[in-house]
Amino acid sequence: MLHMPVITFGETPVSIEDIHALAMGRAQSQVSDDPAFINKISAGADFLSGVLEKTGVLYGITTGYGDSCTRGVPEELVHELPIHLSRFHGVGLGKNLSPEQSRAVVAVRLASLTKGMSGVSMDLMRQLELLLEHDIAPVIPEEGSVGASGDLTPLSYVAAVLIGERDVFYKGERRSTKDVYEELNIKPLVMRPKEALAIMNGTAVMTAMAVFAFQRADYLARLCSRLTTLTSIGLLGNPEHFDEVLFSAKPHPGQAEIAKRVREDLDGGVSEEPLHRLQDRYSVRCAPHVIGVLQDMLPTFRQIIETEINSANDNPIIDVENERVLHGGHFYGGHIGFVMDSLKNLVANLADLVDRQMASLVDVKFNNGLPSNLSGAEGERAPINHGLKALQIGVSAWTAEALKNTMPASVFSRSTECHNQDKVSMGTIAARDCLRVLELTEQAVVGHMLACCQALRLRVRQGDFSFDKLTNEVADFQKSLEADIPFVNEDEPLEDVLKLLLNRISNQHWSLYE
Ligand SMILES: N[C@@H](Cc1ccc(O)cc1)C(=O)O
Repeated sequence: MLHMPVITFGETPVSIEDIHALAMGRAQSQVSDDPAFINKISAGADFLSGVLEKTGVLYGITTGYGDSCTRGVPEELVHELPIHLSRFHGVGLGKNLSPEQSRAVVAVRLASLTKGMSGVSMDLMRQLELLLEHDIAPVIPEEGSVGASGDLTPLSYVAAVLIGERDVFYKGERRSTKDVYEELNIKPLVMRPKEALAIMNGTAVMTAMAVFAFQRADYLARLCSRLTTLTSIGLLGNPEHFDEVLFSAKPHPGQAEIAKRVREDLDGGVSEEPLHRLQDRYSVRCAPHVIGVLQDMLPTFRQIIETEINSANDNPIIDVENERVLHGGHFYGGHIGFVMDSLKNLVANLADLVDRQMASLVDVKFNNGLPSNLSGAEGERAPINHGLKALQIGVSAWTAEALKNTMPASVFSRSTECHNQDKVSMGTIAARDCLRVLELTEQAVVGHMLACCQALRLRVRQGDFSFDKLTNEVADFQKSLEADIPFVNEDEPLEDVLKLLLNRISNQHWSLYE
């Protein structure tokens, strides 16, 4: 706890890594207490109060919300309006976000509000800070957002928790916010007139999901590079496919980076036997061209996700300096929607890649002398043992489901809310799909990982290849796999091994190309 990095909101832009570390409990947070920052925030809140006093009319403060903006709200009811916004949006369904995802949502919303263009008070910022400090995670159902009036419904669960309503995850349990506040002596926030809108009218839920998706995809690109190495070794493939000059001829930087990873991995680990095939199948030969597309897009995706995190994605936006209230549509999650739709497509291609690599390894028609289904059983035990047959079928199923989930969400805009929201982003659905595709792809990857590990063991046993030919990095990786994965000899259920490997992926257990 003492040595955890501290992320200060309100001073410098926050990164994907900052939000991820906070969400995973690997960093602490604080809101800046720099007087200049406090003045900026207070100036916004004061400015809004001033406009209200002067004109008596402000969208979402003295009017209904969205299409109901033509309806005036009498002065004596103005203070109740934000509570109503949070309450009537309490219609979320589906699974709940994990506590980690919920923390990321709170952190992302906090980052956005620090721009000082949403007119919220320091009290609200401090209340969000308290949630992070005490690890109080609002229970947020993940369905019910069209991703363009912001994530109104899921974010209403954050607003509700700030004012002491609904439920939270606290110390591993789901509890009522009220109880937890009482226990910790936290006072519920009294929302100022625009504050529910400022919390809810934004893209924090899809953006928080995008943070996780980005991290997982980046790690999968590394893992798939390493597994391409193991596949090439397992098949006694041709290392020339990753040649430096070859890749300088078509110099997409991400693609070249993947080729470099595999090339350096293979250095010294190459069979001296004559090549059994001049050109390997595409799932090996073109692996840099598959993984490389993702690698090339990651910097663009990062830039978009981090711009969104550090933006005022709210409405209305206040321009204190010029004393204007600007009505717009910054809650529209089109950028995150596109990133998530694109990322899920690139990730599903990794599932397909490893599925094909595994298919080559298990099949005696393609694997250049390895046993059928990579079974380690020999002699009279061979006929009843089936090796990785079922696992390969599983990998096919996970891959098929990942590919099926790549349908873009953003093209399914629906006109809603009495045609006020007549074009919406569906970015939150895209983000949910992307996380599901990642989950399925990680499953396909652990299946293939098991196959690669087994293939290398079999090559050593057959005397086709010796361990000391591997580079240190690859040898350490293989050793670490061998510590987790039993040699597949007599048929045994492998489910627990797969789960262990999935867990390793989610903790980014192996350091890869860092
Ligand atoms: N996002 C809308 C506000 C809104 C809020 C709640 C709703 O239910 C509908 C619309 C806007 O800023 O224009």
